[in-house]
This record gives sequence, structure tokens and C-alpha cells, in this order.
Amino acid sequence: MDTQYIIAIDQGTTSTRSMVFDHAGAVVAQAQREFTQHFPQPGWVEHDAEEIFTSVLLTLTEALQRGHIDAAQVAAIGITNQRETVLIWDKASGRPIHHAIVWQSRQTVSICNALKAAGHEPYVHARTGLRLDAYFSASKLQWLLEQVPGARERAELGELLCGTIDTWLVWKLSGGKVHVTDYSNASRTLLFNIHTLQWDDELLRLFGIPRALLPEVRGSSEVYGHIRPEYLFGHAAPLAAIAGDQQAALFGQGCFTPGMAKNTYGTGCFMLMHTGSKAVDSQHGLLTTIAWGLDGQVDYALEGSVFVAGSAIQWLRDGLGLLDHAADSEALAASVPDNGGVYLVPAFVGLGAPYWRSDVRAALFGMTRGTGKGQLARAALECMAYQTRDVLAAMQADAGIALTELRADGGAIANNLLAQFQSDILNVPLLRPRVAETTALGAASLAGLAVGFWSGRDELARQWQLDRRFEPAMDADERERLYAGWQRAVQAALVFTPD
Ligand SMILES: Nc1ncnc2c1ncn2[C@@H]1O[C@H](COP(=O)(O)OP(=O)(O)O)[C@@H](O)[C@H]1O
Ligand SMILES: O=P(O)(O)OC[C@H](O)CO
Repeated sequence: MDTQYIIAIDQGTTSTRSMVFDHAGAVVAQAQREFTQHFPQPGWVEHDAEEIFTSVLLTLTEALQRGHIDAAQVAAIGITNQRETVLIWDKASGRPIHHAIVWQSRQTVSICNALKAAGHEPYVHARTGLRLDAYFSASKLQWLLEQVPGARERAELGELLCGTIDTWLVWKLSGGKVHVTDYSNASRTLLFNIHTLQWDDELLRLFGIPRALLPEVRGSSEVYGHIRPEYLFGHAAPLAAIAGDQQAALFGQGCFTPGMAKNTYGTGCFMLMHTGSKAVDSQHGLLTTIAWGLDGQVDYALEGSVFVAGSAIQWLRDGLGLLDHAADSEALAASVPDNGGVYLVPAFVGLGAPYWRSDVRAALFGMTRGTGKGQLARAALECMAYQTRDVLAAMQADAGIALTELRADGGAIANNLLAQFQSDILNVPLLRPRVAETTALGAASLAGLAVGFWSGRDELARQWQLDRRFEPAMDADERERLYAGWQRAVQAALVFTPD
């Protein structure tokens, strides 16, 4: 029989990737497409869901062509996606009624603030493990139903469907036959009870969301349907996995047992710790979320969501013009011995975990006349490490355990200076795996498990391979001195809020 492969579709915030994995878990071919970011007003971020779907079809076919792989060799397709981003579309025509509202978008801050002021946060948190924040899908759906003319009436008549990006893609790829999501994505909507594993009627009422809009919630590793053959050179491959991108990365990093954690350094920074079958309620500003539904049960995770990480480097590049490429930040930072007392609090869209302050704005502290590009590059890299320490401290306090190692992935951790500094500031070894595309690997793994391509988690755990291990090398006084500077900078930024 011909060699078989699994395709993972990684639909991220700024680009879509299709990656083909072989049985050893190695990437044999891939294709990537960026798509348009729409900023209709300051702080708003939207995507054209049709453009996203086109990017998926193009990368699927490009990846197969590049790898000279026959579509019949595709054993299954797994989907992983930017989370919380949500849209509504017309059931009959398949056309979105408006752009998708992206997770970063702040256009529903006032909806959330009003609900918080009315005292709803405690029970929303108790059911969902989340916060009443514009980051999650529920207020975005409410906004769409209120702002798009006729949407609410049509939703109540059952003419419309909604979904996060996974749901949209499965619906489109299956030719409008399958309307599903998985537990990991449902757990990011603010409408799903993570304890009863049901859409929550009271939360639906609170946000005014008709139940008829919502998809069925399924496991993260099962065959939901098949791709229309015309989308894959005539082969109706099974659509066999769905997982939110951060949970997929946790899976792809082989964090299968309680206490194992990963941190992904992409646009934002997302640290997740597996907590097993237990939903640990955070007392320190973290989220409780569903890691995945697999083999008939769900596993939970604690999550620290940091909104700005690698995008601080993009700001140096595109906003300030200090760099040509993000990777140049390493040499620039290495051109100076230290941060020279400069700290960047990168609250460009407010601060996420563990602060949850959407009103705070970014700030630079500690500059002197001698401050130059090198210190700014350091401050931008270091802020990822300090934010990670904030989250790790919260996680250790919530879980009651000390982390012995941190598995790291995402575009920015290719930066060796950042990786070493991160290990120093945490005083924990940082492990960078050989397959950097852990998000896609996680989705491929879940799809492969669903169709018997891999035997189980043990086999997957054996495939995880180390690229480089960074050991903490900074002395304790220096570590605590630097971190104390960060804490002062955050406190100062929290005090200054715009009108
Ligand atoms: N060598 C590098 N050093 C620092 N930051 C980097 C480096 N390479 C990429 N980045 C940053 O990492 C991010 C891209 O990582 P990626 O994992 O592709 O993100 P996402 O999936 O969120 O789009 C960008 O914000 C970019 O600025
Ligand atoms: O698309 P990414 O990789 O920036 O991930 C976005 C997260 O899923 C948002 O919660």
C-alpha cells in the first residue's frame, strides 16, 4: 500500500497553513498563505471568512503538490484554529452575514463592562472557567445579532448558523453538511458549561443567543464527515480532528499528564498546563479551559493568555521601523549587554492574564539619553519572558506544584537570546522541540488517532524530540532585580489609563 499521510490545517490569526505529516510525525510538505486583517475602527479586528476558506483550499492543494503526494494517500485531515473568533452565516446560501470578529477585537468591551457592572461575572466564571471579557466569543455574537440588520429575527427563525473558525471550515469543507465544534473550542465561547459539557441556557439568555444558531459539540478526535472530493483532487478524506490552536499545541508537545505545561510564543503568548480530568479553578487570574475531548472523556487545562508577545517585535519592525525582519531582533538585542533599565509593558490591546485590564495602554519606562535601538529590542524580547513569569507564578500557585520544565514553541522562541533569558527569568529549564509546528502536529495527532494511523498517546509521546534545552544560568539576585523592575513598570502602567 502507498505511504499514508495526515494533513493538519492550522488556521491562525494572521495566516493559514496546511502541513502534511508522515507516520514518524515529521513535516513532509507545507504551504502557507497570509490573509487580510480588517481594522474598521481603532481596536477592532475582523476577518473575511470567505477569504479564510479560500486560503484553506489553496494551501491544501499547494501542500500536496509541493510534496508530490497523491490525495488518495491522505488518511485524514485535522483542523486547528485561532480560537474565540466567531461569525454568523446564512444556512441556505452559505454566505457570512458580516466579517468574523477576531479574538483580539475590543469592539464589545462596553457589552462586557455592562454585564460586569450588573454583577454577572461570578456565575459566568463558575460555569465557563473564563472572565467576562471581550476576548471570548459570546459578546461578539451578541454584537453581530444587534448590529447586522435583521440578524436577530433571522436567527430566531433558524435561518442562520454560527461558529468559531473550526465550525465554519468543517461546514464549508463538508459542503454544508456538518455543523459541529469540539469541546476545546466550545470552552472558549463563554456560552459552554465546562462542568456539565452542555451549552448553558442561562448564559445563552444573558447574551441573547438563540440556541438554533449553535453547532453540536463533539470530541476533538473523531470522524465528523468527509471533505468534498472536488476540494482534494477527488478524494473524500475524513475530517477527523478539531482543536483550538493552543490546546492542539499542548497535545503536540506531548503534555498528556497533569502538571506538564507548554508556552507558545506567537502573536500572543499562551501557557497551558494540563490538569487531567480535574477543572482547577484559578484564584490568580488564569482561565480554566477544556484541553480536549478524547476517548469519551475530557481533560482540562489552566491557561494564561497574554495578548501581546511576538507582536511587540512586529511593532518594532512595522511601527518603529527598527528592524527589517523579526529575527533581526536577536542580533540587535545582543548588541547591548543588558536592558539598561528599560522596560516595555506591551499593553497595546490592554493586559490579559493575570491582570485582565482592557483599559491599560502600552508604556516604555526607564529610558535615558543613552537609550538606543538595542535596549528597545531587549525590552521587547524581555517583556515576553516577564509576562510568562507572571503567568507561571499564578499557575504554580493555582496548581500547587512547581514546574520542573517548560516546553516552548511558536515563531518567537526560535530566538535563542529570548529562550535563554526566559529560562533565566523563570529559573526553569526551557525545552524547544525539533518539530516547531506543534500546533499543527497536535491537530494531525488527534486526526491520526481517530483513524488508527497512530496507536495512542504513548506512541505520540515517544515521537516528541528535543531540539535544544536551555538551562537557567542567571544568579538569583540578578533575576529578582530584573523581575522587580518589570513589576514596578506594570504597576506604573496600571495607574496611567487613557480617558
Ligand atoms: N526570531 C524571532 N525573534 C523574535 N520574534 C520573532 C522571531 N520570529 C518571529 N517572531 C515573532 O513571532 C510571531 C510569529 O510567530 P507565529 O508562531 O507564526 O505566530 P502566530 O501563529 O500567532 O501568527 C510574530 O509576532 C513575530 O514578530
Ligand atoms: O492564531 P494564534 O496562534 O495567534 O492564536 C490565537 C489564540 O487561539 C487566541 O486565543
